[in-house]
Amino acid sequence: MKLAPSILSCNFSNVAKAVSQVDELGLEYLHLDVMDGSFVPEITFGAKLIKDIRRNTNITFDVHLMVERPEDKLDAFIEAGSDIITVHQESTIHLHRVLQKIKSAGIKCGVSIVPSTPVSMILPILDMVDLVLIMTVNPGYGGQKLIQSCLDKVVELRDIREKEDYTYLISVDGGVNLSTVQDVATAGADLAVTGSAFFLSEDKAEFVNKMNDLIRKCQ
Ligand SMILES: O=C(CO)[C@@H](O)[C@H](O)COP(=O)(O)O
Ligand SMILES: [Co+2]
Repeated sequence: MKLAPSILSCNFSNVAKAVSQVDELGLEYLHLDVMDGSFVPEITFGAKLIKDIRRNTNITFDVHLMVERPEDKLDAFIEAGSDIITVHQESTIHLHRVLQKIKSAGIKCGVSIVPSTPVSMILPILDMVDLVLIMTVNPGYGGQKLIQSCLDKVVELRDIREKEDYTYLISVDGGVNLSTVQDVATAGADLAVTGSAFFLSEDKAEFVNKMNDLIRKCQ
């Protein structure tokens, strides 16, 4: 299981520094939480920021769109240099069309579900996604507590992937820290987003080493 730090909890007055901290640790993924103040209460940043930081790094940009009607906003995020764009099942009635559009731009596509949405709601599109993002908190804020029962969805998604020969990665987002990372790894996630636990760590290299040690012990 790999770690994907989210810049949501970094100091927004120095985003460039946060990106280079993740880059310098040799991590493969950077998670970018886009919030529109409508699908979720908070507003974070848009495609302009993603485009600007794209110039400084080759790290995989894992863009998590928490926006209403993502179909109206996709072009800018495609153009900004996103590598993976994940949209919420709950944010659009045209989920299939949105995923098709991302794929046809040559970008990996992901689908996310909030804690109250069951896996059954995304069964019809699982054959076309590169990533499934399981929210283990209600989206909108960093620093919340992981909802354990959401990890059952990870197990469910692994079973479906094996049975149907699908290829998506399973990512877990929300409340992943030193106390919960083993539960996430044991459930079988391929990726774990870590926001506040990463950015609030004084020594980020030590934090990543500790997380990786814990992950290794349960794989
Ligand atoms: O999408 C979100 C929140 O809506 C996440 O990506 C958070 O950024 C994770 O933060 P922590 O729970 O790790 O603090
Ligand atoms: Co996120």
